[in-house]
Formats: sequence, C-alpha cells, structure tokens
Amino acid sequence: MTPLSHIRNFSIVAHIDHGKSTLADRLIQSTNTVSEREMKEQMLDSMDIERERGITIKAQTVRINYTARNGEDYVLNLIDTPGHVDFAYEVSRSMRAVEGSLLVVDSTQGVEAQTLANVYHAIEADHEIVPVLNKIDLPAADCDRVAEQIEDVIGIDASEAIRVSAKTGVGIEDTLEAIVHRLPAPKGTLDAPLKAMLVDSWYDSYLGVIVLVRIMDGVLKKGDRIRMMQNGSVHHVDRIGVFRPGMVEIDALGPGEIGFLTASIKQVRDTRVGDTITHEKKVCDKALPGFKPSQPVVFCGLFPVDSAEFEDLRDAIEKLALNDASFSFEMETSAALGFGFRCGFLGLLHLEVIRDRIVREYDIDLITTAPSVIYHIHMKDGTMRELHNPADMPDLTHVDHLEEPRIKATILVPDDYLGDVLKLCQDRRGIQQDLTYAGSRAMVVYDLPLNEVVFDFYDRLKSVTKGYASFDYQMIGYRQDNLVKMQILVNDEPVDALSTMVHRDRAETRGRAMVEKLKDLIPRHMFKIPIQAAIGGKVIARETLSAMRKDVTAKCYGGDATRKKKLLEKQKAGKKKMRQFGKVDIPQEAFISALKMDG
Ligand SMILES: Nc1nc2c(ncn2[C@@H]2O[C@H](COP(=O)(O)OP(=O)(O)OP(=O)(O)O)[C@@H](O)[C@H]2O)c(=O)[nH]1
Repeated sequence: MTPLSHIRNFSIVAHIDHGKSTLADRLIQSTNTVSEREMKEQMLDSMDIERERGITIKAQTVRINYTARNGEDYVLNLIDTPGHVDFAYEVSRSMRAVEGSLLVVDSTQGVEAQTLANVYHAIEADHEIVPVLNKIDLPAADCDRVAEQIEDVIGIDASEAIRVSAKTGVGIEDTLEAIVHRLPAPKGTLDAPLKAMLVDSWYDSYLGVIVLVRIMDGVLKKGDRIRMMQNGSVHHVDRIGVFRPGMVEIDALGPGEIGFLTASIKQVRDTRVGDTITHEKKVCDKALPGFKPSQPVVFCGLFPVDSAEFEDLRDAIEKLALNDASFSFEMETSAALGFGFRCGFLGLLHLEVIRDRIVREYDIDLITTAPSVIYHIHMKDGTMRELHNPADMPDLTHVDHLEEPRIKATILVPDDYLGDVLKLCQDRRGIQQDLTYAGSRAMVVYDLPLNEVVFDFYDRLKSVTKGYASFDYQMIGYRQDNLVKMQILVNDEPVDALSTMVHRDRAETRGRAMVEKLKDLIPRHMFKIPIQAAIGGKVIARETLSAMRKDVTAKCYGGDATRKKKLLEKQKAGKKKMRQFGKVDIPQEAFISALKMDG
C-alpha cells in the first residue's frame, strides 16, 4: 500500500478531439507503465467501436508509477472520463473519485462547449484544476490567447498553464510534476472500518462483474467479505487489483487507492454505481452520498429485419445490457414490424453505439424506429402517465394535456455562423436565454424541447457551422405544449413505427416533408400507393406513388434461364431488407430517413 502523501488521483477533462487520449497515452508511455511494444495507439479506448469513432465511452482507469524530480516515488491514478454529451452524467460520477483534474484545451482551438461542461463537473467536485494547453507543435497554436480565454470564460487562473504537445512529448514531464506538486493528496484513515466508493462496474466474460473502487477509509483485502450498503448484499472478494492498464492482481488496497475487485457478481445491475462498499461485519458509520442512477432519455424500437432473428436479437440485447446498466429494454410488438424491443438510451450517440454493436458484433439486420423522448400525459382523471412510444398514445378524449422534456443547450460558435445557429434553434422551437461573446466567438444558451434535438440537431448544427460549433446540454424539466400524435398511412394502413409526436403548429410542415420523403424512399409497386400523414382521423398531407411494373428479367433475352434465376434471387435478397406493410414493401432506411428534418 502506498502512503497517502504519495498518491495523486486525477482525471482529464477536455472537449472532444482536444487530445485527452493522446495525452493519457503519453503519460502512460513516458513512465514506462507499458513497454513501447505493448503500447497501442489510444490505449485507453478499448472497445473497437470507440477506437473507430474516436470517442471514449466507458470510464477507464490506469495506475502510473512516477519517480518525481525530487527523487520520491508516486502512484498516480488516472480515471478516464467519457467526452460526449450523452455521458455527461458518468463524467460527473467518476470525478467524485478523484481530487484533481487536468484541463486540456487545444491551443489552436480554445475553449469549447464541452470544455466548459466538463470543467464545471470538476469544479463541482471540488477539484484542484491544472490547465494544460495542448498541440503547441502546430503552427496555429496561440497559447496566450487560449490562456486568456480560460481565465475569461471559465474563471480559473491560467498563468501557470502547462504547454504541451501530446504528440511530440514536449511538456509531458512538466505535466507529471504538476500532478505531483499542484494536485492534493487524497485523505483517509488507515485503521477505520472499510469505506469504499463503487465508481463503475462492467461485465467481463471471464471474470464476471468487475467493480472499480476508490478506497476512502480502511483496507480492502483479497478474501474479505464485503457488504454493499444500498441493498445489504454480501460478497466474497476473490480478486483485487489495479490497472496498469492491463489488470494486475495485488493483495490489498488502502486509503486513497483506486483499483478493482471481483466477487462472483453475476450482473452489472447488482452493483449500484455510487454505492458504498464496507466489510460485512465491521461496517462503516455512514454511507457516502451516492449518485442517482442515470436514466434513459431517448427511446426507440429495435426490430429484426428478418423476423426469424428475433431470438438472436434478444440474446444480443441481453448481453449488451449485462454490461450497461443505463441501457434499458422491454419486448414490444408492432403491427407493422412484428416482435422487437423498445429500448432506452442516454442519448443518440448511446443509441447509435448499441445499434452498431448489434449489427456488427451479432450480425443482425435491424430496423430502428424513430427515436422518441418521454412525454408526460396528464389524464382527465388527474393521473399522469409516461409515454415512451408514440404508438401507445391513449385516446385523446381521456387526455387533459401533454408535457415534454426541455433542455438547456449551450452552443459556442464563431461569429460568422451565429445567424445560422440562431435560425436553427428558432426553427426547433427554441427560446433564447442568453447570448454573450468571448473574443470572436459567441456563446448562446437556448431552452429547447429535447424532442427537437434527439434526432438530427447535432448533425444539422455541425453542417450549418461547418463543424465549428460545439454543443452541450442538460435536462431542465417538463413543460406543457400543444403536442399531437401524427400517424403515417401507407396504402391506407397506419404504419405504427412511423408515428411521431409533433407540435401542432409544425404538424403540416413535418407531415408534408415526411410523405414527400417516403414517396422517394418506397419503390414503385404494381398498383398506386397513397401515402398520407394524419392527426386523429384528419389527413394533413398526401402524396401518391404511381404504379409501375418492375420486371427485372425483362432485359434478359429468351433462353438464359440461369441468368434470369439469378436476377430473381437478387431481387428476393433485396426484398429481405424491406418490410411488408399490407401489400407494400418499405425499405428499412425509410424509417430513419423519413424522419430527418431539413430545417
Ligand atoms: N499536432 C498534434 N495533434 C495532436 C496532439 N494531441 C492530440 N492530437 C491529435 O488530435 C486528435 C484528437 O486526439 P485524441 O487524443 O483522440 O482526442 P480526445 O480528446 O481523446 O478525443 P475523444 O477521445 O474523442 O474525447 C488526434 O488526431 C490526435 O492525434 C498534439 O499535441 N499535437
């Protein structure tokens, strides 16, 4: 066990792409925590998908041994935090386990929306913060300007900001020295009863559930019987260890240390993040404050394209949920799509990650229905119901009013694009709350309906600002509005998977856009197909897809039967990617594309 005075626990906060992972890799590499040969690029982003998308999702930890310039040996524990808005809650959680943060800002870019959001989590967690200006090897680096911006916008002293190139290695040793000398040592009592914070947990197919812990007081040893204070469950600890960054077993963890335990726990759901772990017999006096579990905010239906794959899909979803307590699911049946699952996610990125993993790792073709938020339906009898799926909207005669979730969105954008951003927010029913300037960049704060943001707001924002805007949001509560359910009818049959909740004033425009899109997306059939948008029984937009006989074999002359057969088979395979609604085939991409808004 390391004495408290020689431990430093920290996290790195940054906007996406400002170099957090590269810096973490450098710190690990320069302290020989892993050999060059073992060093993979972006070591901390372990999942394939993370590496591919270049984003960090699950918090990871690494223990670094560092001999400082004063000759003393220190243990530095880095908890890596996710960078994307969807996972903001996990960021604030893992910050509670450490005492300090490195605030990494790209010196060619400056402070961005997620720099702000993440640094606020660090400030809330009472962290000592060391500003690090990264990418100083680039000609566009402007350290003085960015340091000034950190002081103006965030309000922390940046006069001693460390100038670093995580790429070339310049400033890495200064960073390590700053961790040792500028961040505080953890506090804790060695001979007190065990009090440990459950920081995170995930499922490993060999070891079962792995629990990341931060010891506050006392000592955790292999073979101990521990108690989870929230539900009182008792477990036998069969392994204790640290991440270097691979798992290395050790015998005990003392106060201030961060490591993992395994205790034959079957499911991630049996471990509540934020829970206090103590000994079965010698219980600590008071539990730690604990965290709220993160709640899914976006829901959508996942259906197999081929209904024979339903059981495979169930299997895939159950396995993914084992490792991700914030992902929820229940079985759903849709008149149009058959059996599938209604799934809840922390945000759109979370949805995309899970969907991609099902498609890629389990090889199941999926139909994803329109993402929806949770509406509150206030019934005439005074009760309130949650609506997770527009298809379940009750009969309007019993409904008094509807409420929708709203967010506070903070957007940082260069002046030149401000007009476009304001228009986009206005188009999405936003209410402007604030507009301030920091140099040539504007910071706008909008109150927006989450419903208008979940689908493609982030993509639109990126495209209207050519990628220069940064965005962050937090939920602020529910507000009543004039919301209605819009149905889409294809060949006079309602397609429940295309039902959406819309604001009454936007219904015509949205309905028109959807039927026009569907007209392009649905292939012609041998009969005329009306495509309609309707509210209640009233049609508000209509298009007609004219008939055509599509005989793919017509081009083949006479006798070549094998070629004809091949073509027909190809057509059949193409059909597998479609879904039949009544007599009409709808291609799977139509379900998502039809809902994309252009404004
Ligand atoms: N020139 C230069 N490029 C850098 C430096 N540090 C990081 N980069 C590059 O910047 C890009 C983003 O770096 P990452 O470390 O992936 O950024 P991140 O903040 O971890 O991003 P997320 O994992 O998505 O949150 C990569 O292409 C890096 O190679 C640097 O000091 N100089």
